[in-house]
Amino acid sequence: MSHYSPAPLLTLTPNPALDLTGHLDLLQPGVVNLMNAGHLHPAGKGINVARVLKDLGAHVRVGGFLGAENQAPFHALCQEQALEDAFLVVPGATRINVKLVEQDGRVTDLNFPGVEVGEPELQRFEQQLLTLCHGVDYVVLAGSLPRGVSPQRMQTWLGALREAGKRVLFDSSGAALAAGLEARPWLIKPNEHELADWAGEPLADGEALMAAAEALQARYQIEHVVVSRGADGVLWLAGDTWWRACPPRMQVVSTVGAGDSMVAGFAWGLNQHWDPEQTLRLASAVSALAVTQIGVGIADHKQLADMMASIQVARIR
Ligand SMILES: Nc1ncnc2c1ncn2[C@@H]1O[C@H](COP(=O)(O)OP(=O)(O)O)[C@@H](O)[C@H]1O
Ligand SMILES: O=P(O)(O)OC[C@H]1O[C@](O)(COP(=O)(O)O)[C@@H](O)[C@@H]1O
Repeated sequence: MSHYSPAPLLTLTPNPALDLTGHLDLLQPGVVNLMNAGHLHPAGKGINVARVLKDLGAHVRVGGFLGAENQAPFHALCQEQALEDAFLVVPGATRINVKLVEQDGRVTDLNFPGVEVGEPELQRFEQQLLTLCHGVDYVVLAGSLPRGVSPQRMQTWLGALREAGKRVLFDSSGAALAAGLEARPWLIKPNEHELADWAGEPLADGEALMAAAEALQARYQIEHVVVSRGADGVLWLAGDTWWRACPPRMQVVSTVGAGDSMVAGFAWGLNQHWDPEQTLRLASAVSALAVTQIGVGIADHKQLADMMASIQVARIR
């Protein structure tokens, strides 16, 4: 695999999180649940994407908002992983998101609202935005929005990035996704539930997902629509071509971070000008490996190469 990186990448995480992952046999609401093990680490969508990109060999700049009260682990992560740290610090504490993983691999997410970002910090972020993308072709903007950042405000960031000629990979949900679409990001990665939310109806099978993705693409003229389907793999509408990838059956430890790993794989392959098949193999392989661990990152490049070879990829239309 080539480690040549033509341009640095920027990931933006408006609403980072410390992920507190707890393992237990069976989650029972309304009673005391005893956890078998726990793990706390800095995370959030763009940060997870950045970690994977770094492991793939990229130069990565990371931005977004961190709460002053518990910022240390995020800066330490940037230092350890050699991520270029461009976070803005705001008053308050970054949220802790709780991930409860049961024996059978089911995950219950308790995602909290996050810090409150004031107008002065928002303006500072906006003033820095274009400087942050200096030399960058691909920008990842991912995750939910903290209080104080409206979907419309975030839409203006996407618009500014587009105007500046950046290709934005945008991964969000709900109102932020709906607003972001209007600014025509270059690639979006809804999972099947997020796509069904957008469509306003259940999407029962691959055909229904593909029809919804095509409707979305036609309405907003978005180049790439990546629909992730958990253990069932991924469907990718690249321009007017459909690709599908299926991972092998994995031993799941935690599915948290699978989507972010997939976005990282796409960002890397596209930034490296890889062909679509190789890009999809990589994105599927890093995300399949992500479910075998807590958190994200590539522990073993040989294992990644083996996994890439075992992904079934087909151009289906
Ligand atoms: N159990 C699994 N086995 C193998 N790959 C998986 C599994 N769960 C997720 N993945 C991979 O991770 C990708 C993203 O997962 P998904 O759950 O769809 O996204 P998100 O985390 O954004 O909800 C999937 O398209 C698939 O390639
Ligand atoms: O910003 P959001 O949408 O609240 O999501 C944040 C959560 O998503 C994660 O980035 C994981 O996302 P994926 O499982 O989709 O890859 C966690 O690390 C974090 O707690």
